[in-house]
Amino acid sequence: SWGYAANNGPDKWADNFPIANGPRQSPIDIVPGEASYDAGLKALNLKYDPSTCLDILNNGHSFQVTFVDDNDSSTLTDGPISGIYRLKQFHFHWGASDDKGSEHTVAGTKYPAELHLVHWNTKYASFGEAASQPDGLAVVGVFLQIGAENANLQKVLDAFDVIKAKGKQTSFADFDPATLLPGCLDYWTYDGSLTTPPLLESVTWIVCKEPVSVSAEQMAKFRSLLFSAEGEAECCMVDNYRPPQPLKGRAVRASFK
Ligand SMILES: NS(=O)(=O)c1ccc(O)c(NC(=O)NCCCCO)c1
Ligand SMILES: [Zn+2]
Repeated sequence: SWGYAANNGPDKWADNFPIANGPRQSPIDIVPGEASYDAGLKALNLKYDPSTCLDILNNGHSFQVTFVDDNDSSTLTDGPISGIYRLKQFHFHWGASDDKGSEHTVAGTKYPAELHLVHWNTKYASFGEAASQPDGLAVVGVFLQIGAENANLQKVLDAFDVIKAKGKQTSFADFDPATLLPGCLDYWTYDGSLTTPPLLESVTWIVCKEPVSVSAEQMAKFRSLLFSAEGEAECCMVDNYRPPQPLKGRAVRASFK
């Protein structure tokens, strides 16, 4: 199945997922000078309840922290979207070295990692249903840049020892994902897709301008995870990012001047 290696990586995804060459694929290179400021864009309204945090899982492509989404305890409203979107999970993409790893880039600049907070539109019955709708999902992207140790992120990294291999999962409770957000919530927004197969064109992307910090030691911890399952030849989980895709005439709007 799909992955990030030469034989099953992003350049091969169109073989099984032809939408890979579609009109609203993600990620993209964000060029600040070409984004248009939209005074009509509202501030992001993120309200997360730490008690909805459920577990942490190595799914063989990344690791994800999953939330209870059977009520409106953890939601995204306002910003570029209308209605209520529920938090389903967050995960990351990162590189084998600090010079790459993010999916979105900013005027060609790659960050060492990128956080994705995945939300689905409650006008649909479930995440799965929403994922097939053009306004079904809203993903908040946050860049990580090398700097001071991130104490909030460390709580997530401390769970890694028990989810090293693909398929490993463990309970993870009382975590507030808002602690991973930058102080300033200025953002760029555009219509896009999932950045992994099935690459569904159902995502309103909301990419924060301000990065958060991660230490070099913490990045090494990300790279200690495995793509491979227990008993398989060990393959380090690194470079699990899709490169920028053609904009194909899409507008990128900025919430800030
Ligand atoms: N990177 S993203 O655009 O924020 C993104 C958000 C939500 C997703 O569900 C996926 N992709 C996904 O679930 N693919 C199915 C198999 C993976 C786990 O086995 C990607
Ligand atoms: Zn992602």
